[in-house]
Amino acid sequence: MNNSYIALGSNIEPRETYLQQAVSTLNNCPSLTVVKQSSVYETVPVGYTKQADFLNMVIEVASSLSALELLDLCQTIEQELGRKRTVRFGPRTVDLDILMHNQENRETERLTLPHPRMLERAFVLVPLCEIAPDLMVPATGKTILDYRHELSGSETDGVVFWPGSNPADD
Ligand SMILES: Nc1ncnc2c1ncn2[C@@H]1O[C@H](COP(=O)(O)OP(=O)(O)OP(=O)(O)O)[C@@H](O)[C@H]1O
Ligand SMILES: Nc1nc2c(c(=O)[nH]1)N=C(CO)CN2
Repeated sequence: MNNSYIALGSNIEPRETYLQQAVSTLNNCPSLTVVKQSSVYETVPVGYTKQADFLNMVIEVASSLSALELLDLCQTIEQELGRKRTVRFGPRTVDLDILMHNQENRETERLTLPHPRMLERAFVLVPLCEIAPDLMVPATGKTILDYRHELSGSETDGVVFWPGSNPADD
C-alpha cells in the first residue's frame, strides 16, 4: 500500500461542491481509499492575486497506485470537473496537487515530490498540519508541524476555517 497526501483547491463556485465531488470521485476508485480529510479553509489567493478567494483542504489516501498513476487520476478528475488551464496560478474549478507519495523524492518533468511549493504555502500547511502534524518531510529531518510554525502571522491570517466543514462534526 502507498500512502499519499493530496491538496485540493477551488475558487470557482460552487467551490465546496467541487471539493466534495473530487473527494468522492477519488474515494470511489477501487484502487484507492481516502483515509483522512482535513477541514475546509477559505484562503486568500497566493501568486496571481487578482482572483477570487479559494477553498482549500488536504486529504490522506491509501492506494495501490504509483505516483504517476495517482497524477494521471488527479488530472482526469480535474478535467472531468471542468478545469481549464488559462492563467498560471489562476482560477480553477478544482486543482489537485500531490504533496507527498510515501517518502518519495523525485524531480521529473511531469512530477516533483514532495510538491515544490508546499512548504511555503499556508493554504497547504494549515490543513495538512491538522491531519498529519508529525509527518516527516523527506530529506529535511523536519515535520509538517515544524514548517507550520515557520509561517508568519500574516500568512496564516489568510487561511480561515470554513464553518461546518470539520469532518469530526459529521
Ligand atoms: N506534485 C505534483 N502534483 C501535481 N502536479 C505536479 C506535481 N509536480 C509537477 N506537477 C506538474 O505540474 C503541472 C502543472 O500543474 P498545475 O496546472 O496544477 O499547476 P498550478 O496548480 O497552476 O500550480 P502549482 O503546481 O503551483 O499548484 C502538471 O501538469 C504536472 O505535470
Ligand atoms: N489561496 C490559494 N492560492 C493559490 C492556490 C490555492 O489553491 N489557494 N493555488 C495556486 C496554484 O495551484 C495558486 N494560488
